Amino acid sequence: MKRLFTKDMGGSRLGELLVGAREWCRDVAELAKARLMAMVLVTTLVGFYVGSSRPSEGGKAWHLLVGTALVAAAAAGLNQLLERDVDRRMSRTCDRPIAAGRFAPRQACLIAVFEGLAGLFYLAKTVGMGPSWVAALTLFLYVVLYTPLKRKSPWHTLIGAVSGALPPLIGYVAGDQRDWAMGWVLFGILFLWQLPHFWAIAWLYRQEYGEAGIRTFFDSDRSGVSCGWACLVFSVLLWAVSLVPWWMGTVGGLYGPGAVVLGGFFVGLAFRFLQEPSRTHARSLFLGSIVYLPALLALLVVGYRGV
Ligand code: HEM
Ligand SMILES: CC(C)=CCC/C(C)=C/CC/C(C)=C/COP(=O)(O)OP(=O)(O)O
Repeated sequence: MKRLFTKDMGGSRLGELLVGAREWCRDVAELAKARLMAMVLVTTLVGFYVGSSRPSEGGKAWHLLVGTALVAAAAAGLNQLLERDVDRRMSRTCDRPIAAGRFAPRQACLIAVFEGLAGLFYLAKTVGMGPSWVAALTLFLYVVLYTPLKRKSPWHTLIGAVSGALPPLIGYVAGDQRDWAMGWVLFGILFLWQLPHFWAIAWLYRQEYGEAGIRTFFDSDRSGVSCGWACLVFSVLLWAVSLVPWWMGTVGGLYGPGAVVLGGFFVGLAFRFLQEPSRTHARSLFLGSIVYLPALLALLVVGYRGV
């Protein structure tokens, strides 16, 4: 089966078509930043779950996922369109479809605008005006403010973190909004989580970012100590906020002990990075962030008692 999809098909027309189709699908997924989107959709669903008394009713969750996925794909596509020259200058991003010239800017722009409008209308029609407005705000913050600001000010990260923390609220307002405190706790968790998540990468790629013209607070932090402190402070804050639902009694079960352990693990990674700011420790902090978030959200969903 695998051989069907290889390039050495010896001139078979079908083989060429299959290889082309597979590469096109890979580019479409990359244009939509599929892995990032998957996590964004998880956070949206969790927001919906805590904000809705009947989350499984009427297929609303599916409509929410489809609409949000379309808007998130539009956000990723427009971001890559606006950053194609920057993406071309970094090894991490130079093979992205627009930067590498496999998608014409005009074609990518049409696809992204279509996805954005379709997603916002779809959300408005099937889920409600509230989620559609919050999704529009997320798109606006990401594309119109965050993306251009990356080349102008290191504060871009905070704007990006607001837009990255809004998807749980898209989900939350799609429900009957029964638990505002939990909606904001989710926003807080997402906001705080993104800072060590990104700053670990920003330090790791600081030279590439600098050469590409992207500003971060740690451009000239060769020692890594400032970045280490910033990651430690925000991971401790994240730890504290993650315990609020347990303290409020909204989430029970294994959530409390689990959040203590997971938070301790994440703070431990930040502390190790501060003690010895190496590439290995920065990478572990980033990878730890990717493990921490879904694990915490899974515990939260399982232990959620509602109000
Ligand atoms: C200020 C906000 C954020 C910034 C600047 C940021 C930046 C980045 C960067 C640069 C990478 C690539 C790392 C690499 O290539 O080694 C990455 C990976 C990732 N991010 Fe974020 N991120 C942010 C927010 C988020 C949010 C809100 C989510 C989802 C809830 C998320 C989920 C992920 C995931 C799953 C990956 C790994 C998959 C991949 O490499 O595509 N990030 N992030
Ligand atoms: C519904 C909707 C619009 C969802 C999208 C949610 C959202 C804005 C998530 C992204 C968060 C973020 C700032 C990622 C970094 O992008 P980057 O451009 O800095 O990453 P890069 O360096 O890999 O390009």
